[in-house]
Amino acid sequence: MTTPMMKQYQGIKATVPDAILFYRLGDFYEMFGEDAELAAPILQIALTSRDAGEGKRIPMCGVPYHAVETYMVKLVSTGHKVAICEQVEDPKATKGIVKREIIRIVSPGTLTESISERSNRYLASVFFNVQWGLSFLDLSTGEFAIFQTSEVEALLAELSRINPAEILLPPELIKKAKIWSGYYCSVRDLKSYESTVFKLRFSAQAPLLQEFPVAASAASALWDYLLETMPGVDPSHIVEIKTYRSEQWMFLDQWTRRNLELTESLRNQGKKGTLLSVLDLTQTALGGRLLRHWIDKPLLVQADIEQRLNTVEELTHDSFLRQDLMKILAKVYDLERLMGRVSYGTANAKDLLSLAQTLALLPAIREILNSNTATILKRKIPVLEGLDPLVNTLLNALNPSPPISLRDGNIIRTGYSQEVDELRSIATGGKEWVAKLENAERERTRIRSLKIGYTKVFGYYIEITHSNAHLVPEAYIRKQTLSNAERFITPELKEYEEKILGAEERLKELEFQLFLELREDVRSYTQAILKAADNLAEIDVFVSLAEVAVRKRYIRPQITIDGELSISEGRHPVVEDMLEAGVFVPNDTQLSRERHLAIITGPNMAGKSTYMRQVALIVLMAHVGSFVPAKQATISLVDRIFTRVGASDDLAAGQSTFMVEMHEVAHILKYATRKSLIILDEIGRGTATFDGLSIAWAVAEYLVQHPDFNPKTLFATHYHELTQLEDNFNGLFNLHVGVKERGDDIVFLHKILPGRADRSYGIQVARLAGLPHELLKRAKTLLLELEASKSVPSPIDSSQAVTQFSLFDVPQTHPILEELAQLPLEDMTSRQALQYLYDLRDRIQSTS
Ligand SMILES: Nc1ncnc2c1ncn2[C@@H]1O[C@H](COP(=O)(O)OP(=O)(O)OP(=O)(O)O)[C@@H](O)[C@H]1O
Repeated sequence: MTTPMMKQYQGIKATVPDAILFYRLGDFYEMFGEDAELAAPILQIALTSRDAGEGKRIPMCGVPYHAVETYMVKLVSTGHKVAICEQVEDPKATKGIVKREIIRIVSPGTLTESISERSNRYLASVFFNVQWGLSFLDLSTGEFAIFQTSEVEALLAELSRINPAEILLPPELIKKAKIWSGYYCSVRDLKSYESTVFKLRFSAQAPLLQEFPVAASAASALWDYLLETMPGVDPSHIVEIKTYRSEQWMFLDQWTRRNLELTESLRNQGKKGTLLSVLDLTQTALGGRLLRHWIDKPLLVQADIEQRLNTVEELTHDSFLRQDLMKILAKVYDLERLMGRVSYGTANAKDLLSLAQTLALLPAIREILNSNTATILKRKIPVLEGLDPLVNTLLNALNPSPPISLRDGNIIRTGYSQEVDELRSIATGGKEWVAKLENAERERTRIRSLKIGYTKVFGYYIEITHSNAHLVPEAYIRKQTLSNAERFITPELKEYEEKILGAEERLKELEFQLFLELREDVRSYTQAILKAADNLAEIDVFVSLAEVAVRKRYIRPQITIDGELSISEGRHPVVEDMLEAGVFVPNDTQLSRERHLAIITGPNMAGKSTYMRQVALIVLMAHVGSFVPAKQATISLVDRIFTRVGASDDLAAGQSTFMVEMHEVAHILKYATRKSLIILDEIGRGTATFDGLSIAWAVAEYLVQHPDFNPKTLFATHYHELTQLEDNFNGLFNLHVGVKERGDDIVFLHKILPGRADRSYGIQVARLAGLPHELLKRAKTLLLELEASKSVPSPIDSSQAVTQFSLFDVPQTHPILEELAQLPLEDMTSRQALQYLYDLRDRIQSTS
């Protein structure tokens, strides 16, 4: 490397110290120094070195320019930033060092390549000034939103919902590392939070931005970052900033979103086994993303919900309409992302063709909507109009199978431009002329192996083997000698070469220019295309919800505000799907303002969690505007759904299981209102028995004690003592899950029944799980001992193996004697008494 180039490299590198610099050198992007040492092992490419002047060598590695995307994505997805530095002058036309500039900085939040099409990739920005402000943007689709709140929990919930690939923070906030743990963060200068460029670009939205000043500051920094990472590009597909006000959508905290497995399953983090996977029959990526948004943000306003339900209902009545729409939607490309590429100037001819083919479907979609009885979707027709002229232009202009490269011609269709047609006929006609000349020269020279060829360096030539050298005409001018042949040119050939090559070059350039014009043309339709995209996405989601409702026999829920929650024969949408048809046992639910807390007991594995989640999911689906899996459902609107279910995996964040649980309970008690729905699964089990029981008891009491704080609550517990509360509080009642005993075994009925469970059957469930026989025997003994004495048994020591435990070691106080003394013989059938005797004999035999 010459010193001037090194100087240039260092100058550019200094402007992006936190990014790996891809420095364009001919056909390669080279990395030098620390960048090279960092990137080579990640990219699995060879680390070499290069002369850096003054006898020094510098580490180096490089990637070919045409494969840059793969390498860039690899580095960014491992948490690095990449700055792409291009040659911005033609090296042929420059003396000395070629001018180079950074044309793009790619970070996790600004990556638009290689991203999942059915979910969003967000760049977020957070600011704090009395309140929390959040702004986020999906660069590939142009979705740009702001959100402002006083609760840090609400901010965290929103972050967990959008799961940003990168968060921008001011210097003060980035220090609060605990809040942002798990996220990729970049620090921004304070002044970028007050960018005038941003204010000007979105001046039409000044009132909205004034209403949410903190969120607007966050958005300002985000915009500033965007412009810095894409110098010279104005992302024209980002047309408006939306706001997410909390009164419009149901707020779901991160635990509830996770526990209910709305869009991501707890186990494998994927979509399988989620509510989304059950409801998603969308045909387009646009619809797939919108459905995910709807599930993540259930509605709160009754009229909005009814409007969605009306549309779904109308579609459930017309299977032909659904089929027609699904068939045509399956051909729709991702308009939002295509417009994203148009806006950054990366869309190629294939992209414009996909766009045109998609927009060309609009008349047929309008026709389907128009000729059907469904009236609500008809309202979408006007927003799907007005794009036909653009479609015509594009389809007339573009070659139906264009190459990926924009510089190699073959993009523009014959008949679109007279100039293109003329140049093309010269270029191809010229080639024919060469063939003709070849024949003529063969005749003239009588050299049959004479051929005319072409190389980039030497241009056209006539090639004659050495054996025919004596036949070469005098007018031929020698150009090059090969091992077995000589190459010549003639003035005639040279003249034509210039004409043909000139035409080809001009043709390529002209096609490129025409393509750029077309792309600008498309850009001028941005608003209309994005509107059409929004509406196609909605149609897709409605059709999907209706199709699912019909296939899975869902019904329309009645929405009320009277506080009643009544579900008959409700089912869990996901569990039902995983079981064979007809196996899932439906269950009823009845909660009101007066009877609002159900204590649910029953053995492990009986179906308590399934039941409670099913109620939460049905209520949530109703708020989304979906039909629900039940025979009948009346659902009074709730303001929030809270869940406290099972052990969380926040252990990594340094909290014990019990701390996490208590933290979640505290959160629920703080934010729940009388309009909330709460699911509590086994509160207090993460600590010592009596502590846990006391906490669970106190929580249950707290939830029923205050007459104006009576949130609807389902409370599953293994502490049977809690069922006694039914006698003291009117708002509380017992439910249990039915099981049938068969000898020593139990059969789960999965049926929710009134009243309390009489036993917990823990040992029987453990037997089902395959614990060793000896161990089960010992557990049974301990259980009897415990039940009799209500105290903790003495631990077994190694000299006292299970089989050596003697019944008569402590005759006066032995639990079995006490047990016998209290045996309710009057209440037992003779069969039960006999069974008891058999059990007793077994126990005595095993201990003697
Ligand atoms: N209504 C139902 N119909 C059919 N099968 C069901 C039903 N409810 C639950 N099941 C089955 O029983 C299994 C266990 O259910 P679930 O996890 O809800 O039990 P649980 O009572 O909450 O147990 P634990 O107390 O151990 O958490 C489920 O995975 C499902 O396969």
